[in-house]
Amino acid sequence: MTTMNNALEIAGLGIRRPTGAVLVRDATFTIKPAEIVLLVGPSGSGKSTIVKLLGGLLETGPGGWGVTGRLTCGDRKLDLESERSHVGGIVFQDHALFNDLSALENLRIAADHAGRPPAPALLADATALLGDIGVHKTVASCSGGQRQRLAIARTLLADRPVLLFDEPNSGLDVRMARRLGELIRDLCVGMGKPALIVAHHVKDLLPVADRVLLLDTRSRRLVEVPKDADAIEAELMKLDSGSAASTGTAQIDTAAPQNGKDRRNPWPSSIGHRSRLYWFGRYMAEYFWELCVSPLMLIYMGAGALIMGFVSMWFGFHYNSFGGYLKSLLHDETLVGLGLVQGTVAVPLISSILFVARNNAIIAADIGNRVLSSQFKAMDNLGITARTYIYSAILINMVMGALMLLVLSLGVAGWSSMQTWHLQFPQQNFELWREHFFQKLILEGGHVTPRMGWVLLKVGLSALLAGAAAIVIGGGRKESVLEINAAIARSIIIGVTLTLLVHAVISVLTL
Ligand SMILES: Nc1ncnc2c1ncn2[C@@H]1O[C@H](COP(=O)(O)OP(=O)(O)OP(=O)(O)O)[C@@H](O)[C@H]1O
Repeated sequence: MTTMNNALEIAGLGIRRPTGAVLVRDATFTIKPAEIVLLVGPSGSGKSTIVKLLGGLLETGPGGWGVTGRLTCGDRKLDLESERSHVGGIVFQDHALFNDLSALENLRIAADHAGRPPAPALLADATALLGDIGVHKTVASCSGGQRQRLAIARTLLADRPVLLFDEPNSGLDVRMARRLGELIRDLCVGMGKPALIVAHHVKDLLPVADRVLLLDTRSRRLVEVPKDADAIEAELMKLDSGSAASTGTAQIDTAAPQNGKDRRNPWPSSIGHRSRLYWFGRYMAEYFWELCVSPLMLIYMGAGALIMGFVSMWFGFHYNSFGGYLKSLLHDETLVGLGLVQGTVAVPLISSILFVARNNAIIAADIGNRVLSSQFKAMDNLGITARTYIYSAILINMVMGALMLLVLSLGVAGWSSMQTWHLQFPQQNFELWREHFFQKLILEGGHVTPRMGWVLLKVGLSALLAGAAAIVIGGGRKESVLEINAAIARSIIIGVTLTLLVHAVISVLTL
């Protein structure tokens, strides 16, 4: 086992909510290396807030949470009023695994952002929990217990000096919760790290705890209480906790390997090391597939262009009531005009709208889910520059994809126009169509006209603005799936509106 001998010392901790109400007053406590402390208190008393603070996730400063006090951990001494803690690695209640990455990638990304490659002993400790999980398993195919162990292993690989567990036993039955408690104890003792466990249901975790701290909602202070389940329950009742009985259904797999280092465990050798550029590329590839080239997307965009090419050509030559006479008289000019409108206005607009509507829904849903399932919080806690990877990959792919699919749409719409024209004028040859249709789009010598530059600008800009709007809308606070659904609808409406505006303004100004 790896060892680390840093005690966590908190002195004079005060926390105020953004509303100004005091949550914690003048709390002072120490957690020694390898010591496990349970943090209990009524619902809403501030336990998770303390975990977030220690994990560097509390938004402090103007308009946010107010924090005072000092933190010492090894040679780190922080003034909590002005500095973020970052000493704690959090195991989130809902695991917050990155479900677009495989089980192995969840560990790799944590190890690659830990600041230094994991020491062999740390790697062995963390992956000893995973012997029964295939390295290439998807997160979705892991059992509840396997996910819990993956989340613990991922936090261990981040190698923070303090381990923080936010209600790890919620939803577990007594046997499973005891098993989890033993697992946590083995890890903390073996690694010599202090651990703070937030727990509602203290009985199951009490046997592995060294001490219990109660967040007293009357005085707003942290007080140490005896390790006696009945006394703690009585205190919580006095504080009018209203804590609910467990109704959970999750399971922790009791077959989880213990601490023994299984020589056949493939995990340690699979972790390796990759650069940040690799992870950026990983997210670029993921979003390139999702936003630019997924087959359904290509079919949908192609169908839009096909219909647009047909409609503009078919109805373009049926606009007058003078039948064939005028049609043939105005043929060449009509073809030039249709080519111009189709190539610079109609197809770029329809292609942008289809692209933005589809992708804004995906982006808002994707980001919204990451917010709701605490994935961004987990990434922040693990030191992963998630927003940089994900947001820049999305925006780059939005612009690149919009331009790529514009070219595809122009090609398909042009072909469909040509075939439609040929249906109407079977006696004419295609050379005539080509000569007139592209007259205002392509110069002699094969270069496109400067107005096509404006077309690229409006398509690229509208995709960029729409993508940014979807990120902002998806990234807002989310407390339910319904809110994600509402965000999807909002991001489609705003994205399409922005697209219409950008196209209208640039078309009017430039054509
Ligand atoms: N982002 C926020 N903005 C404002 N207030 C918040 C925010 N998050 C939590 N709170 C409030 O801060 C208080 C402490 O919340 P916290 O989640 O820390 O409680 P808790 O003790 O962990 O509760 P539980 O045991 O029910 O999970 C609660 O009253 C809660 O309503």
